[in-house]
Amino acid sequence: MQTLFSPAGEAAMHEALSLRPLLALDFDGTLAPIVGDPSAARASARTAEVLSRLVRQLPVAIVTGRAVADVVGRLGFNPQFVVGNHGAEGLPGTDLRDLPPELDLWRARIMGDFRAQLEQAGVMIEDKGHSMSFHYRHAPDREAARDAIHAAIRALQPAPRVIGGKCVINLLPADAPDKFRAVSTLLRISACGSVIFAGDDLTDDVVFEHAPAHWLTIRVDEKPGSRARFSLSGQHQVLSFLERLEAMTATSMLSPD
Ligand SMILES: O=P(O)(O)OC[C@H]1O[C@H](O[C@H]2O[C@H](CO)[C@@H](O)[C@H](O)[C@H]2O)[C@H](O)[C@@H](O)[C@@H]1O
Repeated sequence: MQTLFSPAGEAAMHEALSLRPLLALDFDGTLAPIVGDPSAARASARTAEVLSRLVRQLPVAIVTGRAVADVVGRLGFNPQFVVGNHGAEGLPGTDLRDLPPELDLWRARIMGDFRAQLEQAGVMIEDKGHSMSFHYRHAPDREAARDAIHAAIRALQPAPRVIGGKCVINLLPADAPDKFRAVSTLLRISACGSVIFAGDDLTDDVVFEHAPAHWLTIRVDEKPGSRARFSLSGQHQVLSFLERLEAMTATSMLSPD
């Protein structure tokens, strides 16, 4: 994996733009910096300004672990697509109100039998309709908090798919679409020729792992062993990446050669 701000990264951006790409972006840790309180996360005004111009050049999708209704007010611009719950919510053709029945069973079990232990361990439960997240960023003992979360997960029927993250453990129905499936579906719907995808977290790895070679995949925060083609050194570089992309759209998309 090499840095996007390199000759190879520039060439890859030109190549991707010549194919009329879908620009698909993760939210937390990519468009918005990681903050201690999930309800305080926002894309910066400058990021929103660049993206509100880019949506006129390219289809833009937000593909986030958050619920759709939660993320839309944090963006500051209107993308063509918003898919939430790690790919499980909001794909065109699905109904936002169709909630998976497993969540009712899990919610009842967790709130009935595990809520007190989880709260005592400093775990914050985020119920997102199509998935649940257990945050342990502020737990006094993170290992004890993770143990409490895994004890609760082991009691759930049917067994959920478990995705880790930044001080968070997420539960989804085993057959829920993941971010790769979501991005692939949006690519087909938007009739684009490629994808530019940026993400920073374990929930984004499935895209890096399965992306065809012509997709431009970017890991925000370098991670050894990541299957992304390029990296940014942190969320602070995302605005520069978007500005560079905007500057290149004028030429690259007009001259595919
Ligand atoms: O796929 P993403 O858009 O990256 O969403 C992943 C999770 O992001 C949020 O949690 C993370 O960000 C919070 C705010 O910076 C931070 O406080 C927390 O520790 C992180 O795990 C969100 O709350 C989750 O629902 C998402 O699944």
